[in-house]
Amino acid sequence: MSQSAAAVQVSGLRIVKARKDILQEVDFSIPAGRITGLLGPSGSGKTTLMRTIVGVQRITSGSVTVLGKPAGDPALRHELGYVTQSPSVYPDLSVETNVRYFGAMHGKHRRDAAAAMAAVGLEGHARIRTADLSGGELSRVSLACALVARPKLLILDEPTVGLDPVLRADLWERFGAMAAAGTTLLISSHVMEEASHCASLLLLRQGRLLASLTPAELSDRGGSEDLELAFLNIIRQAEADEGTPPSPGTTPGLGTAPHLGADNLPAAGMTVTE
Ligand SMILES: Nc1ncnc2c1ncn2[C@@H]1O[C@H](COP(=O)(O)OP(=O)(O)OP(=O)(O)O)[C@@H](O)[C@H]1O
Repeated sequence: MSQSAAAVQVSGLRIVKARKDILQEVDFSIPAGRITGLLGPSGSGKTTLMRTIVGVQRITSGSVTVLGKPAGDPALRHELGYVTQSPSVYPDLSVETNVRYFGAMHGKHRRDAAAAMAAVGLEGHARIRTADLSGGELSRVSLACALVARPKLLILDEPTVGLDPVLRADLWERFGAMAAAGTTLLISSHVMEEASHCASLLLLRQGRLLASLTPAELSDRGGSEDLELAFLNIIRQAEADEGTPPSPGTTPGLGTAPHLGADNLPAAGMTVTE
């Protein structure tokens, strides 16, 4: 696949859960070999969209094509990695055993596990039980467990949440290196300053795609160099156009609650849900 080809193509996507429209009229494509940021207020549908691309969310209507195949196609299992908001690792096992276990599911070996641990800066922690790690280290183990399969498409749900600024900067550098090596990354975040690390951005609001644009275009369209303010301005403009009063849920940046439940199952144990 060339650098300009789309890794993901979404057309007319609609997801209904419990008779409620969670996503509607969503159309976009994700370029291969780049970092795409998925941004939106809490509850806007980011996790649902990621789960749809991963193939564990039932589609009501529309189409989602991933690396040339329909989302959920079994052939994609070895091609994509998904890291949920909460680390999905075995607490009683060491870092290395966890990474080797997930690697073995994809036919990978000890050296692949070593490379994945090194890619997230955990080479010195191989023998430590994951239960004894700090929160930041634990989320990097989860990332290593996805990386060990060497996925072409890596989907990360708020990977930098709860990390200190140094670790955050370090991870974004690593994501940049992965993209430079040809991996396609889709990364959700509610920290707008992180949008500047992305080649392209998808802005979600209330289950609809508000915009698909570059960080520079976001800044232009939102009338501010401050991307958080620019996004807020775009949301307020959309609300003004619709004649709806601003709601607390339209404030990006703060208060995104972690997900509990099915989202946090290890990838191998995931099932498709309504
Ligand atoms: N099974 C369900 N039944 C009904 N509503 C649901 C269900 N699952 C999710 N929702 C609703 O769908 C909306 C989108 O949820 P989603 O988790 O995709 O949002 P999000 O943007 O990832 O939020 P956050 O940033 O807080 O993680 C929310 O309003 C949520 O309450």
